[in-house]
Amino acid sequence: MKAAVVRAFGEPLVIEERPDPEPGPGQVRIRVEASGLCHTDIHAAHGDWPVKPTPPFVPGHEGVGLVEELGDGVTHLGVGDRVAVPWLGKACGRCEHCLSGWETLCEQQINTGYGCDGGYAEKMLAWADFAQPVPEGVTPFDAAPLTCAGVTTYKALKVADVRPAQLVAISGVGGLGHLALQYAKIAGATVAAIDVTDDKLALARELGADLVIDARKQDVGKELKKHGGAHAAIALAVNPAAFEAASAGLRRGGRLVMVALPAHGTIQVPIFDTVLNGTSVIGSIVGTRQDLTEVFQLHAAGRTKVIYETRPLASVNESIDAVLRGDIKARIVFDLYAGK
Ligand SMILES: NC(=O)c1ccc[n+]([C@@H]2O[C@H](COP(=O)([O-])OP(=O)(O)OC[C@H]3O[C@@H](n4cnc5c(N)ncnc54)[C@H](O)[C@@H]3O)[C@@H](O)[C@H]2O)c1
Ligand SMILES: [Zn+2]
Ligand SMILES: [Zn+2]
Repeated sequence: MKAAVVRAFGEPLVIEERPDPEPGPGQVRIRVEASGLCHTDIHAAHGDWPVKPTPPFVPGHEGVGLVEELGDGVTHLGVGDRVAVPWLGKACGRCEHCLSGWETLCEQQINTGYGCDGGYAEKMLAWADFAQPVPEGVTPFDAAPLTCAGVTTYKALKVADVRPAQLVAISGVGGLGHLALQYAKIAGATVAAIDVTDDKLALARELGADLVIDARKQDVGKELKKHGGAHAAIALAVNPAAFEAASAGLRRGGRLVMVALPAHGTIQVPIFDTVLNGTSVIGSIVGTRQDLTEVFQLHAAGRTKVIYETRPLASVNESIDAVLRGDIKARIVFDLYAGK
């Protein structure tokens, strides 16, 4: 099988021929059909974060494909089932977080494409209990971005506790943001979308944003305050200044939900204003298996639209550059059958 491999941080990925991986107990092997490029994969390949993966590794946590071999003990999946393999590759199932519905906080978790090989490959392994069945009517190319961009922003909107008639700011209308905007609309909110490229601002309008703010030309905080301030701001842009800008636009009692993970940066939380205004800052990391089930259900019911362009895996390095330039449709999805 072919796989795109990070051999050293910051170096171009290398397309390698590798033997098919053998599923261990509780695992399945998947023939990958589609695999999304999340900005997290770029952070992984650059070694951006304090806890680093160990090269060589195969990134990718939006892999979707068909089960082709079952490891010992796997009974609830069958050969030919379509599944998606999210960032939460495995959690312990026994700790206080797992037992209280917060498996995303499990300290024993293994992350796909980071702590084990991921979806930038023709074949991959997954722990069967965390391989999410993809319902009928959801194509592999739609399912791929939903597997991280979708579930992460769906969860962030839950964490933000968004209610109808509230104003929600979506900062960054990329892979995550274009879905966040739709979940905010589904929740009944008025949506302000913020970005710095013309294409993304146009996309935000197409997807039904009520207010579109160009952070290159407009003061984000002031624009949001003109509308009373945001009840919640979801920070999805890979830029600490964008976090501060969105935070400046919160109304009293408002919540800043931090989701993007720029390599460096801190934001200032002024004590006096935070206390007087009763604002909060909350981190949100991906979503649970149940969140992903709900994301797929919404999509199967025709309530969300995934915007993507497909490319062959061989284009992985150009594709990463295009994401960094902001020069893509909302998501790139690798087509693992391209050229077959
Ligand atoms: N917390 C989590 O669970 C989680 C999950 C997935 C991804 N992430 C992180 O979220 C971030 C976004 O991922 P993505 O795949 O959507 O990236 P992306 O590159 O597709 O989207 C980022 C968007 O932000 C816009 N942007 C850049 N500067 C801006 C600014 N100053 N103001 C407003 N918008 C601006 C870009 O134009 C782009 O549209 C990454 O850091 C990724 O690692 C976090
Ligand atoms: Zn991701
Ligand atoms: Zn656990």
